[in-house]
Amino acid sequence: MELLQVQNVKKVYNTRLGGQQFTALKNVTFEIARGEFVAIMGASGSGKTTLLNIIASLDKATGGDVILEGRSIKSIKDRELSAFRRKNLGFVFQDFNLLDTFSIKDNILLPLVLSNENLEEMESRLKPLAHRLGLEQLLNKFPYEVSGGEKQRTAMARAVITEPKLILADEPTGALDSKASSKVLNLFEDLHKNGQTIMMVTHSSMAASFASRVLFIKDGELFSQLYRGNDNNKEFFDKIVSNLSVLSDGGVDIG
Ligand SMILES: Nc1ncnc2c1ncn2[C@@H]1O[C@H](COP(=O)(O)OP(=O)(O)OP(=O)(O)O)[C@@H](O)[C@H]1O
Repeated sequence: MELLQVQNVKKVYNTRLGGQQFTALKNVTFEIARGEFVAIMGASGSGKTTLLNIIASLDKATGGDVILEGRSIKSIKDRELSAFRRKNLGFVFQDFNLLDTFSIKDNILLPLVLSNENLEEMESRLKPLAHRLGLEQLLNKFPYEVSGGEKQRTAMARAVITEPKLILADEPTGALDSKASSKVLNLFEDLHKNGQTIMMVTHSSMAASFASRVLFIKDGELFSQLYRGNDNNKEFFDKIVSNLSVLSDGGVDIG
């Protein structure tokens, strides 16, 4: 069974003024298998963040359903949603979303603290993860004392420490320079090689070229998709760039 099933998802926003409606997602259907690394691309306003928020159960679809490991998100009661998210999902955002008054270590451990995990277990998970993400020397620092790339690696550690079924990343390299981006993307690739399922929204063809599949969204609909196959990053990058030009031309679906 697929890990994630997105079935006929529709989202209509009611705008505050004038009672007008805006359809941000029309009828989006796709699946993500366990262990896949999927990038979502599309022009600004095409509905990427809306889709991510619905999959994250941070927003509700107007129609359709999202099913994670056989469980419909619609069936989860509002009061259980934050525990559901904590247990199943890891989040990485463009602007890191770290707590400034918490050390790097405490930021990473926060989801485990919220889940009442015992200290010993927390420490045993932290050590190898901090090593893997190159954060060992930074654990006692605060977010304002580290670089953007280090902040994002902290956010990745926080996302991974709960061993989530799915990592959702929204423009994870959007605020980073190319060197820090490469490091973060190499770490995503490393997580993927270790079996982690990842869905990443990005504007960057370079970032998307690290994924195993890219879904292209246009005007709230799935337009096409590309599988990496045996391509290396450069070959996949070139295909992504040419597919994006088809997308902006409104050309044919190249599937
Ligand atoms: N709360 C809202 N109320 C009304 N319209 C909204 C709301 N949120 C988003 N939209 C509209 O829905 C569409 C999709 O927005 P969304 O943020 O999902 O796009 P996006 O592809 O993530 O864009 P970007 O790449 O610029 O972040 C846009 O036209 C946006 O203006």
